[in-house]
Amino acid sequence: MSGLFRGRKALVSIYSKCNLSGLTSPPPIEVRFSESAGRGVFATRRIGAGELIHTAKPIVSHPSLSSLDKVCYFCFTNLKSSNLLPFCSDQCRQHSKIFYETEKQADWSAFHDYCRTQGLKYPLLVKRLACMIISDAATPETLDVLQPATLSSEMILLMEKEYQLLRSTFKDAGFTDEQIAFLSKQWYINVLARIRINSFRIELALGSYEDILLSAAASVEAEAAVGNAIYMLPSFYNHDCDPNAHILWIESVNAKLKALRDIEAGEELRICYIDASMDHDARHTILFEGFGFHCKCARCMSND
Ligand SMILES: C[S@@+](CC[C@H](N)C(=O)[O-])C[C@H]1O[C@@H](n2cnc3c(N)ncnc32)[C@H](O)[C@@H]1O
Repeated sequence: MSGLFRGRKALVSIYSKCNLSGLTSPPPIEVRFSESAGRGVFATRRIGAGELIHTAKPIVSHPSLSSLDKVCYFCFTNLKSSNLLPFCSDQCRQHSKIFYETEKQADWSAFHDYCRTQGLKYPLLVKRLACMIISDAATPETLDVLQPATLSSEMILLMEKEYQLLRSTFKDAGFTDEQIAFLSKQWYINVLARIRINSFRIELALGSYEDILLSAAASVEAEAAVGNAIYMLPSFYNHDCDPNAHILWIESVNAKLKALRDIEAGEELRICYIDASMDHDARHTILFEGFGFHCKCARCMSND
């Protein structure tokens, strides 16, 4: 059993890492072992349908390449044409100032071009995390508590080029060996293995009528996802093809976890990682190829 889950103290330390926002009291949940899916999130009291269970701020986030100039560097809120810097507010600028300055020192065009042509999004999160580590806004161990994916040797081989590009971009920008000492191939593989099964693809639910019109026009040519992000507590939610909770984003990268139906104290809270309207075989293939597991939820076990 992971050292993190030996006793009450361990749970408190998870909450303190969770960056929960907008809450005055701890959320009505706890992280503990489930019967069939490793660690999971459980209700500590009855939660009513539609209730906001908690909110969460990301540990690391990065806009998709097609959204880079259109959304806030930090929170993904749509930028106005009057914004000179890639921030929607002074608060976001202050929050990300140190790692934004680090990121800005390097020329990312070759790295971005490679990610664009190969259709890669996860290396962008590693790039952002690396900038945060260099700036002391994160540590190399930041994602260690999250479950890693099992990567095949082919996958690891494919990472070589993006890893080398990331290193050379920092080196070409004048970062010293000491500053990027953490950036070993093994560190890169470990981080990507965690990003692979724990990152969320962010699609914003839009607030204003203007936003909805703009989005309708943009979605004809761009992908719907505005970016990707990793959170602490939301990463412990297991999957169910008939979930009792869901995660949503309204106007920014800050996540809201909501109950889809009444949930009893002690019940596990589960979200759906994929499109639940697909049939049994399609769901199984996607969950196995994308997340590396055979779903054991009640709906799958009844062959629905
Ligand atoms: C995002 S993590 C969820 C938290 C994870 N259980 C942990 O201990 O950190 C996703 C992983 O949890 C496990 N998992 C989630 N939902 C599952 C399910 N319905 N059936 C079996 N395993 C599941 C799989 O190992 C999957 O790769």
